[in-house]
Amino acid sequence: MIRYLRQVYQAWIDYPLRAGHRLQGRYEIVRFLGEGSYGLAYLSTDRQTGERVVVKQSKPSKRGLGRKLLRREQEALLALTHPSIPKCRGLFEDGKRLFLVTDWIDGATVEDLIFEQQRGFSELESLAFIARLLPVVRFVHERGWVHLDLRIPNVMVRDGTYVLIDFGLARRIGDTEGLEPFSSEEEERRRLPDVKSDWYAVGHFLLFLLYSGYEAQEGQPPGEWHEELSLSMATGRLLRRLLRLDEAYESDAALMRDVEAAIAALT
Ligand SMILES: Nc1ncnc2c1ncn2[C@@H]1O[C@H](COP(=O)(O)OP(=O)(O)OP(=O)(O)O)[C@@H](O)[C@H]1O
Repeated sequence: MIRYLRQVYQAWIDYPLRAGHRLQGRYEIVRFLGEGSYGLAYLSTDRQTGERVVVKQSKPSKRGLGRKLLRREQEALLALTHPSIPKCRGLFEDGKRLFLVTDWIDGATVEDLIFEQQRGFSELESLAFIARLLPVVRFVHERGWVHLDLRIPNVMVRDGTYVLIDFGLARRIGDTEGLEPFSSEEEERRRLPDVKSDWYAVGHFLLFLLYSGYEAQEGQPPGEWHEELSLSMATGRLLRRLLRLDEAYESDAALMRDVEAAIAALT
């Protein structure tokens, strides 16, 4: 009963703000974009400039942790000025709530492209996508940060350019402050604040792209990716290293070399 009441209470306090609500007398909510584990995101109009922006609110039910992550996201975005990363436009309190304002990316996530628009990427297109995404990831790493949530809902395509969003879990490389012990090896591979975690995520990202162009034969039993996808040797090798089935990459240069070799093998 207590658990049920807690859930009802959380849903109530985390209920999204309505369209038309104005924050700080400046940001007018156009629509609720969605919620993550720790925050709520709204498409809003900045009444001072007339521009569309995204306003992210830490979930009230997540209390201090939600606020801490939003502040960290701001810190990451301020350190990462890049055309393929939304700019931070400010952080403010309204009532007892904390809000982060960023650029709005008027585009589609890779998740939308694959699952809603049914876009299928060939092997070559998948590799070309990764080749363009990796320099943005390298930039994040060179500035001393790791994204730690490189997934298809967090990469957007806008006018043919790729934009990396949602730095809500980003950390400085090596910053383990407040990290709970990992519950599995898989979680450690994804969440350890090390550049290798982002490369591991890139491996899964590449798998999603490759599977978007895959159609199982009728009656075919489900298998492993290397059984189902017919890939060139070079792409298979790249994937095995990204997914740490073979020796993990030690440098961005070695990874990029293998992506280029896999592209060259197909062209
Ligand atoms: N800068 C942005 N421009 C356009 N859409 C955005 C932007 N930031 C977030 N969104 C969209 O808002 C929604 C909510 O995003 P948010 O980052 O809060 O959570 P999430 O990615 O769904 O989950 P989590 O934070 O748990 O990974 C998503 O659909 C996301 O695509």
